Amino acid sequence: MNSQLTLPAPAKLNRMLHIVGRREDGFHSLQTLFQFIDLNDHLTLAARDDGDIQLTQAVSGVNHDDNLIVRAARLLQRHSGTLLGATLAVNKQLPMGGGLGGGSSNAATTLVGLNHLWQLNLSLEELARLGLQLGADVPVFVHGHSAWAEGIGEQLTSVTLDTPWFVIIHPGISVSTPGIFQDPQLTRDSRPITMARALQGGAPEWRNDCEAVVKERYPPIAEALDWLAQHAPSRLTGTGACVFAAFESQQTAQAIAQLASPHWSTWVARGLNTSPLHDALGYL
Ligand SMILES: C[C@](O)(CO)[C@H](O)COP(=O)(O)OP(=O)(O)OC[C@H]1O[C@@H](n2ccc(N)nc2=O)[C@H](O)[C@@H]1O
Ligand SMILES: Nc1ncnc2c1ncn2[C@@H]1O[C@H](COP(=O)(O)OP(=O)(O)OP(=O)(O)O)[C@@H](O)[C@H]1O
Repeated sequence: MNSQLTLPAPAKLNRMLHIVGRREDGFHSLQTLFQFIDLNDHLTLAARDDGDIQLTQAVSGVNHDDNLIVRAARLLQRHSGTLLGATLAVNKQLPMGGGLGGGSSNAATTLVGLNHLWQLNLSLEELARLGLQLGADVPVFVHGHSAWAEGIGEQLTSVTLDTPWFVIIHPGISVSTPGIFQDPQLTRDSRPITMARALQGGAPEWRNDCEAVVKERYPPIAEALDWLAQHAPSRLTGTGACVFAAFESQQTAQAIAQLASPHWSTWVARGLNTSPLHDALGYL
């Protein structure tokens, strides 16, 4: 058996995001299109015999035991009853609180990677169900394919989306996801649409219902959205802070990225229909 694996934990974009209701537990019912991009954190996972779970480097601002990587490993250990442990390391590239799902993706890579390393043979469905306990965005990263999502983001149907080159801008601030979902001004009553309708309309009709509240509360995000909108339709991912726009060629996307303010972090990344994690492990 392989005793060490290095695996990607990709970012996601919400190409559109509608909020169609609020459940009794306070969580919001969404309709969203998830797509992966080729921007990744990398995790190294090694099995150990003593049952310990150890993350070797700290992620700044996150306690060891609160780190979603450690929580995912412990959850899988408890669920499976394995006596094995793991030494884990992460090379972080994705901004935290950026709406790119970095923490959730780290958790998903831990679940899928340790399932391999510990030879547990759990299905992706079972791992996604487990992952949902850690965050609403974890299941899509376990699922590994572009998806139309409903519920709180866990009811997933695979779709194939266009794969443009994106310019992604992080305006250097962190957004509190609970803060946005608790805002009284948030639009929570978008009319549910069918998946076919969402796909038929395509990018020109896509929007993110969090955008108005986020722009109001975080002026630097409004500034980044307005700047990018001069070049192509621009949108927020998740609850921000990142904003993005799609371009047909890498060259055009790079030319626009070069014009962006040096005060922002700016990336050019390709849209993907399968997760680099699943490609690496030969799934799908
Ligand atoms: C906005 C999205 O990024 C879209 O992909 C996700 O739905 C957020 O997913 P996430 O970061 O994994 O969020 P979680 O850690 O599950 O939830 C953070 C907080 O956001 C709120 N929350 C989250 C998801 C959801 N569908 N409704 C909510 O109201 C809840 O207050 C929750 O306590
Ligand atoms: N391994 C991890 N990487 C990043 N954040 C983590 C990790 N473990 C715990 N966290 C916590 O999770 C929070 C959200 O991180 P994440 O990078 O997933 O935000 P996000 O991109 O806004 O996600 P989403 O789009 O799912 O809302 C962080 O602010 C941090 O406190």
